[in-house]
Amino acid sequence: MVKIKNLYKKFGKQEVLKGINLELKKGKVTAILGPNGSGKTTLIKSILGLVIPTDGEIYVKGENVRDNWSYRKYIGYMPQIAVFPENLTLKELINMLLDIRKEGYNPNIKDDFIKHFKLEEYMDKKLKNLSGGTKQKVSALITFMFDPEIYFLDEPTVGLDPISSSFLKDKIREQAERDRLVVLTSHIMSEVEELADDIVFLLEGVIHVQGSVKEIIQSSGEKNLERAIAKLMEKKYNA
Ligand SMILES: Nc1ncnc2c1ncn2[C@@H]1O[C@H](COP(=O)(O)OP(=O)(O)OP(=O)(O)O)[C@@H](O)[C@H]1O
Repeated sequence: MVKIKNLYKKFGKQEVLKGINLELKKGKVTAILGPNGSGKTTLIKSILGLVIPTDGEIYVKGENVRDNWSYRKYIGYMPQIAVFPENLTLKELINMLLDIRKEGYNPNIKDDFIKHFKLEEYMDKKLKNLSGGTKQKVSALITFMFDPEIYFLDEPTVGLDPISSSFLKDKIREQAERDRLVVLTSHIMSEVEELADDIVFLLEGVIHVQGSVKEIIQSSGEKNLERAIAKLMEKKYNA
């Protein structure tokens, strides 16, 4: 579904991605992990075309994304911090997006998210006046309601209360069962253990470890993913 070949990204003199080769398959949740600043968001943004790679190729559904915008219709992206046109109401935002993007719109999914996130009461409120958690719910709503084939979710549950977080996690898992491709980042290892099939662990711009959650825990000899990943990080920093 997504193939990355020898991807490099430099910001000025800083090399953030140093030769990433990666294939992301549908029907799975893949978590991209790594310490702060290891390049997770840069990798995701490169696939989305929001960051232009210094070198390398990215293919989405077999098409090279270079100078090609059409592949974006397959993708839903939930950024780490969503920025909305702040003077619009939630209702206006939804209508504006429906004007811009028709592909995949599923009113049942929209209604389901509005109901479970209790967003009805915010429909006539300006986006700038919403709380951080409510903005996060809006961000999830407008990602999922277009029923994309490929999801990129950058720390999707940050700021959500337990009920909303559980609902969103169920929806994320559901997408993999529906043969969608889901890529997420998170610093909450218990959540990754619950959600992800596969892990890609970035360190200093390269893929340091890759495998299923089970394989990574087993090979570390630790009892859970948090300890396994902590061990990987400690090993590297103490080397
Ligand atoms: N537009 C940019 N211009 C300059 N440097 C950037 C830019 N975007 C990212 N960087 C740098 O690239 C490095 C990787 O950042 P990135 O946001 O990809 O990390 P991350 O792994 O997602 O981190 P976190 O876990 O903190 O979200 C950081 O050192 C960051 O400062």
